Amino acid sequence: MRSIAELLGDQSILCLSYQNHKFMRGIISNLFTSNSMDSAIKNFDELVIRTMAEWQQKETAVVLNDAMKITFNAICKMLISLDQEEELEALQKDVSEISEAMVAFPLKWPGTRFFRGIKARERVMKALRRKIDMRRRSSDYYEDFLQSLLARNDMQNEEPLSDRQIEDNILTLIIAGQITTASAIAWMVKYLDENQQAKQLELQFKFTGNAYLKLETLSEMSYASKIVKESLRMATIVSWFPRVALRDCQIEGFHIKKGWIVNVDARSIHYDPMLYADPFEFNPSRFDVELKACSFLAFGTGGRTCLGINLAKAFMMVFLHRLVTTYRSSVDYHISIGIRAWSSRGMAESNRHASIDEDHSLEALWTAHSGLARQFAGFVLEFRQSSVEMRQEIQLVKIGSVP
Ligand code: HEM
Repeated sequence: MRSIAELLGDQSILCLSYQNHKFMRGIISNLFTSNSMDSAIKNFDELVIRTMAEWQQKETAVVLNDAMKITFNAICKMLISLDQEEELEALQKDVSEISEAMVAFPLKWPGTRFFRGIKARERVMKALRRKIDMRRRSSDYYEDFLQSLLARNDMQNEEPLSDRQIEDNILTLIIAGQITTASAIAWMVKYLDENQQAKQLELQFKFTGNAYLKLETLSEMSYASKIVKESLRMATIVSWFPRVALRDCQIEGFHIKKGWIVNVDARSIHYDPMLYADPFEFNPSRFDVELKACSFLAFGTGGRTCLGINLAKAFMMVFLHRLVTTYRSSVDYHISIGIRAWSSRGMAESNRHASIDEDHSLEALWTAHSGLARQFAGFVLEFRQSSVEMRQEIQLVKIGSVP
């Protein structure tokens, strides 16, 4: 966590706890109004249309790369009204250095990935500080998150935010929103092609025409929303999230001690046949019926549920809509089975661990605890390795133009 705080800043919502987290969460969630969502969706839609038009001139395009760029640009526009190509490119380069440093060994020596991430953070902070100073000097009005945060400080009865709080959380929102949404889009394109769902979608989407999409229109696309959910289930972009037990407790007969780290393994839950029949099958219609509580964890759950949940889903639906209505696509993918092999191995590990824990004696708990710590360390290494592999494999999702 210390290394994340060095990269995102100790005021980042991801690094705050208790009241400080609650306070920052309240402020950030208020920024996602229906107006800000609609203009972000329109902007994203424009970018998607432009990108897909460029695809017509290309032999192949890597979906992940384009999705990263589009998502990045749309999020930066929504947060800080950044739309100058040069500035966007420089910022995107720094942000990817920071993202890479987040999964690197935290060694602060010149030349290491972590060190490069720290340097990139310094540049991003400097750029954001310049932007804030400029806004304070100018009387121009911008409709973006930064403006709302600055305006909040002029209000009486509101606890003001420091510039550091604003900067750390703008950076956090870019990092939390870009890779996740872009990867989810690339996986969705792969699943769609594998499963020939596009044909059905074409029928459903015919009516919308060329008008830019809005939240309201998207909310009427129920089948598309199920495709998005099913893609998120299968891809499980954030595979697991750790929690620290704040007090001794018992879950399903397992004693959890205060201070223990409990890892929620979302991937295993998403592939549990007791919750999802034929879990390896891409079947959007499984969402026709209501799910058991806590069985869909693509965006986490509880007090730290993803704040960009609606935006991410909307972006995915816009991409899906444009893909099937304006572009006849042929996905030339070449994905190995590495990811599935990894996820089923993960499940086997957790099932085995559950059966060891039948004995609740202190000794057994200690053995399980130290075993868990070892397993966790191995898991972190495996996760770092597999996230790199997943990135490499997903790079192979390409679009080839169809005559
Ligand atoms: C498909 C895309 C996305 C996925 C799969 C995703 C997934 C998640 C998950 C699982 C968490 C919870 C982690 C935990 O419980 O510890 C989370 C938290 C968060 N996400 Fe997302 N996310 C996505 C897109 C976005 C977007 C677009 C934004 C904003 C622009 C965003 C902002 C955040 C923030 C700020 C948090 C921290 C919430 C807190 O700590 O209270 N996410 N995300």
